[in-house]
Amino acid sequence: MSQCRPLPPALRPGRPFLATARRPAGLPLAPRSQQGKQEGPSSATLTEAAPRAPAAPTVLSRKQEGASTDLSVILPRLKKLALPYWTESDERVSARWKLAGVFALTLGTTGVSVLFNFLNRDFFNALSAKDQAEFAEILVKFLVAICAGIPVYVLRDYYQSKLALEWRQWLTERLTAEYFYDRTFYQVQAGALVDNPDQRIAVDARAFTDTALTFSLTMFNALIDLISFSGILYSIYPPLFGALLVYSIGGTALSIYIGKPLVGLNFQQEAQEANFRYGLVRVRENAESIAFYGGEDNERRLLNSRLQGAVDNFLELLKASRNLQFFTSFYRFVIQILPAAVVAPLFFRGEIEFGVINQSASAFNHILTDVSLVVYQFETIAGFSAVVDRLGEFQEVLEGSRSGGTATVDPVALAASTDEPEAAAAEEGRITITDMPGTSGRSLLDIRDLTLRVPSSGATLVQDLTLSVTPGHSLLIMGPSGAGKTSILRTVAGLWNSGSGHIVRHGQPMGRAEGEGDIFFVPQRPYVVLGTLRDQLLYPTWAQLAGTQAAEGGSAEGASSSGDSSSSGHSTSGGGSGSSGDGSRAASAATSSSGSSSSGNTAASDAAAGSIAGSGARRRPLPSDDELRQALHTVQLSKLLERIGGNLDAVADWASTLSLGEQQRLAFARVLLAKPNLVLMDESTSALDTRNERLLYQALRDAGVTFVSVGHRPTLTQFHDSVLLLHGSGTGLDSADSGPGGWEVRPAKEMTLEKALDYMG
Ligand SMILES: Nc1ncnc2c1ncn2[C@@H]1O[C@H](COP(=O)(O)OP(=O)(O)OP(=O)(O)O)[C@@H](O)[C@H]1O
Repeated sequence: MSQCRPLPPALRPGRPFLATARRPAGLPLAPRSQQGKQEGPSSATLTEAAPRAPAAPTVLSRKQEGASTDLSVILPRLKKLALPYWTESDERVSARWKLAGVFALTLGTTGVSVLFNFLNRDFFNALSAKDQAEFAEILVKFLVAICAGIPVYVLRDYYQSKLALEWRQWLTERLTAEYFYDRTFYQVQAGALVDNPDQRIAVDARAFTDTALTFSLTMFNALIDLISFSGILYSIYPPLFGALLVYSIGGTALSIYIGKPLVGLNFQQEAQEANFRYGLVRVRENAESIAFYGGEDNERRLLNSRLQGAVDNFLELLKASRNLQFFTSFYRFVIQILPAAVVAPLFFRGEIEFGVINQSASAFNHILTDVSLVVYQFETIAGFSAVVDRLGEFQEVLEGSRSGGTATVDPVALAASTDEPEAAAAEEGRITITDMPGTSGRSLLDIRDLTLRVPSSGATLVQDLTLSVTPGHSLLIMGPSGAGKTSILRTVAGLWNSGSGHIVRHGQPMGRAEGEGDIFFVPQRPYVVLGTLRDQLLYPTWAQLAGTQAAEGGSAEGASSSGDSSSSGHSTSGGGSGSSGDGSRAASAATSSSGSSSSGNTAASDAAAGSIAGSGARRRPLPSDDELRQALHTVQLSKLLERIGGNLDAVADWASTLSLGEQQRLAFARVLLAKPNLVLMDESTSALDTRNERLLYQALRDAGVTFVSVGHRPTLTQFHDSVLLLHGSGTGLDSADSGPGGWEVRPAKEMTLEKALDYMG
């Protein structure tokens, strides 16, 4: 009799709604592995954007070894993740009001619970007194209370979920902004700084906001509940109240002890699931290569071993969860009969009415649940700690990699601060980049004393490279595999920071501002965006004007640099760069190039003037359809256009339908449309036949674009004016062994086919 519960379950007051109605689909509550499995990394995009970067970090970072259960780590991370939306965001005022509203509704739900507690008591009193009139009256009151109470619960749930959603959107956008800021995504990928960043952004951020909000309200609810029902229980029988407190505090301590391993296991489960899914994503992306290699058995084994990792960890998680459940179940059930057993003698002695037994049991259960929040929600808390840990770690990595990138020197500050800009800019042991918006027209790119080192081993790739690229004077970078050719392009793009030296880029960055940009980078495997053929052609110069999917397509070949007020006067100013041989090279190269410090100084002043005057960027008008078609024609892709009925807005999975050679031609079409002053290309014609290669280089020359190419083919020398030969660990053309990092610059016409073949080994 005392266990009779007439309330509908939804209106059971003060129940742990984390575990029941409060869980939106996909909210990864305990055990973590049962919900929203980790989304696979979108590292595909990153891999495509930076194909030469180290392999995606599917092998987990140090954190896989175990999550932090240290509160001194978790709590600051929690604070840093949780507070900004309510204190810094633009919508903080309205967010706070909404939060206050949800708290008010939660308060309302507690009021409804208390109301039902008393109605319940009267209900049983009327029953035991066989008072029909009273009983009928209570039933009516029940109905009215249900009608009034249900909306409070439903609206509380709705507004809470809505607020969590808004918070999630804000947090995700903030993380995404940090992820893309200054190409941090590349640093994260290249340095394998953190496992599965995509999963952290997509899944963990959602779990965090949802659980943080839900849990805050649960605690608030528990507190109010505790205050309300403590009064009721204490008024019925104070010793029962005291026993309950001792029981629940002891239970909380024990459950923390038993459940502690769940935090680390939940963390690992997240990572293992993400790893497994990433393995599947890789198969999808590399289907053709795997099929050619007949590598399906290998992939299956790899996937099975990743699945095994997830299964093994989940088994551990199940065991830890089982142990905790043994305890929590006993804890929950052993105490059930206590209130009735303790209060019944009072009833037998006639000191209390019958309904009070039920009331005390109800109040007792409320308080037990409130005080035992940690016991009942331990698995949820463990999952939440893992999410806070992963997300907090990610946030720290984003902040850390931001400060660790290549230093880009502000030319305005530079001009104001010194007469020797390069000397001032070149920090010891770092690579610095200065962007000069107001080019002097004498140089497009200056490289000074650039030394590149392999990050992992510290081995020298290139030593003290000094040269300039002047308008109309194109340079081919050659050298043995692994000599550092691509690394030079990465450095100019600001993607490589291991080494020292200084780079001055005279031009506006491509892809940073709509329709602007004078320096363009083309990777070996061009990034193919989602969307129409038009989107492919407009990327990245007019990406924001292109279809939305293309705009979402992310970053890639258009890389960095900065402003330029110069005209598009590309015509020659000759001025070959480079040097020869060892120690004297740098000096002679500097002299033979644009003259380092004086021009730098002038340019810095120009930069200052340009910036003061406003943007000196050269804005490119959006190409017409005719221009797009003409560009396709020039790069020999007219047939492709015909295949799709001449429709520039045709949508296809271009990455898999276009051959690599066609993709490379498409990349040239982008350059021809954007007409940058300078384009740096990494083996951009490697998949093309020599006829097409010649046509494309000729088209670049006709368009007045100066180019720097990395390539192996000896035939390339005929399209360039100079050749930069990197020796790698070998020797130069005529010189003796120059040691690691040696280089020399030769006029291209000296590089006969025979010599080039000799040199390439
Ligand atoms: N992020 C990185 N971490 C560690 N080492 C790297 C990284 N990126 C490149 N390397 C190493 O630096 C060296 C130079 O690489 P780079 O890609 O510049 O060579 P390359 O001359 O372009 O070679 P190839 O002709 O084969 O394309 C290689 O030994 C490569 O393994």
